[in-house]
Amino acid sequence: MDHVIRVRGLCTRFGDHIVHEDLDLDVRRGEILGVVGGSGTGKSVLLRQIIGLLDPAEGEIEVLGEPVRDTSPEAFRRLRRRWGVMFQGGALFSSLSVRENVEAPMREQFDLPDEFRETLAAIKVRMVGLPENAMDKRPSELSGGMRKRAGFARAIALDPEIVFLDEPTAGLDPIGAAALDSLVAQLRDALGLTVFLVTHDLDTLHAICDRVAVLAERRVLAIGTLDELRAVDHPWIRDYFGGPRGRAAAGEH
Ligand SMILES: Nc1ncnc2c1ncn2[C@@H]1O[C@H](COP(=O)(O)OP(=O)(O)OP(=O)(O)O)[C@@H](O)[C@H]1O
Repeated sequence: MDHVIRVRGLCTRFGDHIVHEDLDLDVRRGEILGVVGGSGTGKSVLLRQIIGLLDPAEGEIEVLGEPVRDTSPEAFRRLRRRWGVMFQGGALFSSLSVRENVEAPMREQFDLPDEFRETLAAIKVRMVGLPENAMDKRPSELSGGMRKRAGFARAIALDPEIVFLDEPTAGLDPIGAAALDSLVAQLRDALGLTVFLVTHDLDTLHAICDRVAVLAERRVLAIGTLDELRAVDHPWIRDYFGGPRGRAAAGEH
């Protein structure tokens, strides 16, 4: 099995607050992995550790076969080009237009002629389904759904192999959320992406996730398809998937 993310023995502490303890995780190439768990179980922290923004107390993290920790700045820079990230809320630069936001990672990583960079940015913006006239708008002039799409366009700016999404559908109405889910699935299929997706959205899990990892008890308590998880006898997992919302998302009544 080809794993693009491999985490072993991860321990995370903030003072005497232990968030992760001996956490292991494997993410398969090409899958959309949903990462769920109660509030404060360390989903966002795990994401930040995998992309090297936060150093865990202990553990090994490999992305695309390369270590994320204890590596040279140059090797890390090369590795970082191979993933894209969409933080909660899109996290766009508010003073820049959509075009400039999408161009930002290109400017940072490559020395491209302006015209070439503009063409590439226009392609990315079109790929995420934003209209042409959104290009020169600032994030504050866009709807929540459009901002997320712009954030997605920036995440795929450098043709990444992996995309990390932190609660992409949070704050969207159900129609906008479903449209964003379809976009994630379409782009995964078209670009062969692997998607690491932190979410609370049960509909997203059902609509697009190949597997789901459940964070509980300071580790990945269970990982598998939704059918596999429904068979796990653990109180949080039972309540989450078998509660009214979980059953509704599964199309049961
Ligand atoms: N920089 C930090 N310093 C101290 N504690 C932190 C820091 N970052 C996160 N934490 C703590 O780590 C825990 C996990 O945080 P994290 O944001 O990863 O949770 P989460 O699972 O993503 O939660 P939610 O679903 O509510 O977004 C929380 O208790 C949080 O307060």
